[in-house]
Amino acid sequence: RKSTAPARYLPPGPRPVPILGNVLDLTAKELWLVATKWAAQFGDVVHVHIMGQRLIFLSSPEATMELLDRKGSIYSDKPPFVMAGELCGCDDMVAFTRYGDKSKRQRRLLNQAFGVQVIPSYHPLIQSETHSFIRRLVADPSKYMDHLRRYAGGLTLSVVYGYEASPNNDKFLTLGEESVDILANKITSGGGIWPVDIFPSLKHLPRWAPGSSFLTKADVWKAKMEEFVDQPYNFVKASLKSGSYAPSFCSTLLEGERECTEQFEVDLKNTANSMYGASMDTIITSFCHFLLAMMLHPEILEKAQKELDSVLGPDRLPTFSDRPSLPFIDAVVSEVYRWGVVLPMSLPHRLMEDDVYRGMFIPKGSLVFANVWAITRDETLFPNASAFLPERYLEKVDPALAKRRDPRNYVFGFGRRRCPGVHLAESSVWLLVATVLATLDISKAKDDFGHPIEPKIEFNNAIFRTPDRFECNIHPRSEHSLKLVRETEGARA
Ligand code: HEM
Repeated sequence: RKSTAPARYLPPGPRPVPILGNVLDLTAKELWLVATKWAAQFGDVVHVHIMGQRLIFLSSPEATMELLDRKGSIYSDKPPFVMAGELCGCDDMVAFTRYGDKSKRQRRLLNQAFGVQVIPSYHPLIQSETHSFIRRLVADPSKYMDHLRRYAGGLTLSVVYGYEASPNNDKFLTLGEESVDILANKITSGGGIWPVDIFPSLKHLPRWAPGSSFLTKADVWKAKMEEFVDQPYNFVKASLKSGSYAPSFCSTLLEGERECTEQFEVDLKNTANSMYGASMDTIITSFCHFLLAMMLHPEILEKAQKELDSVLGPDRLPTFSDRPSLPFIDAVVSEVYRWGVVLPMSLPHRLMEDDVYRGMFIPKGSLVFANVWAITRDETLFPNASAFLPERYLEKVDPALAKRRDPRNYVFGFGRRRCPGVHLAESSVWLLVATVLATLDISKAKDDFGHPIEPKIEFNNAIFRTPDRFECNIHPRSEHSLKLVRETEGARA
């Protein structure tokens, strides 16, 4: 007897080869460009598979919002990684945590400490870290990447643990760098999928067996990751005991907890630790795109500086209370988020139950990627989308369209996994941009003959759209602005 149930069609996509599926399609360096071509060819919901693992790419605001936001109760899981999770001990990192009780407990802690209403309590810290960054940048502009890493790491350590990093060779900054390097360039390089993720029984290999070297590596990496979970946390506990501490994410939550159970402590220290890795590359990449945009568009730099000068006058640096009076700076920041797109494929969400969307069948276990690159390049939403045009946000449009055009609704992710650091990131990036524009000029570097060097921009990271280091000329706008920068010395809040 023929079934009367409707046929279940998977979303369209490029033709796979037998068994391997679309493996070769997925090896592209900038996968988001390939996924955007698929969207043009097959539509805003595309299906591919690698050896049976189904991947779904969503390339429109409608599809991402309907599935990842509105149906968040089934679209918020994370894939189970045997190597990264079980063997390297990243199971408890927020971005890897499977959807359920643990992820909800972690999320609650994050909302308590990083909710929009709490952020002003971090403003003095953000301000003093921003000023230290500008001083270091003025002292040695060629090392802007090192200063940026120091800024992002130092800010996270102080906000999360109340720890003030020392100027040179700080032990926690070094440990943080080592852990982020292990996570990004070793454990999750190449998408984080190891043979043991496809054949989990490999984890039972004896250590002497050929092909088991990944187990020994996992032991070493796990030990380093654990050191970075425990040591800064032990620092907070010891400071609380001594009574001398700077308020932080950890101290606030430890003090607010009536009964500090073992589970609470495990949740707290892993949630705290997750923020270091999550904030480093994202903040650094956002700032690199800002530098690049200013270097390529001197007219926008000048317009932004004019706005700042008219609001601040000659004798002070921007503060958060100036933000409502600086609409063009806000527009520059919005355009940095859209034009740069730090995570162009966001991070994958795993579907927990079979679903049907616009007649297309999306099976349980699919990994769903939001193609944020395609959305932020949509010409109907962002005319002349490849150009850096902050003015596009100053145009008066109805609130529904303004919401669809706000890049913040896409670049920080979706639904129940949306970036919990969004308000901290927003404040930190805004003050960096405003302070740099108020005090420094940015232009193309010059060769020995004084000709501008055209930057060659390459993106070699599979997950973050971080430009490779480029030459750039950064110097104080005037003697007076240099004096303002120097006066911030010793003014730590
Ligand atoms: C401009 C800076 C930033 C950008 C563009 C950004 C973007 C993102 C994106 C796209 C995701 C994935 C969301 C999803 O799966 O739907 C994410 C996750 C996350 N972000 Fe951010 N982020 C930034 C800064 C930060 C900062 C400063 C922190 C912490 C202090 C942070 C903490 C996290 C955490 C813990 C997650 C994992 C959330 C989860 O899986 O539940 N991020 N971020």
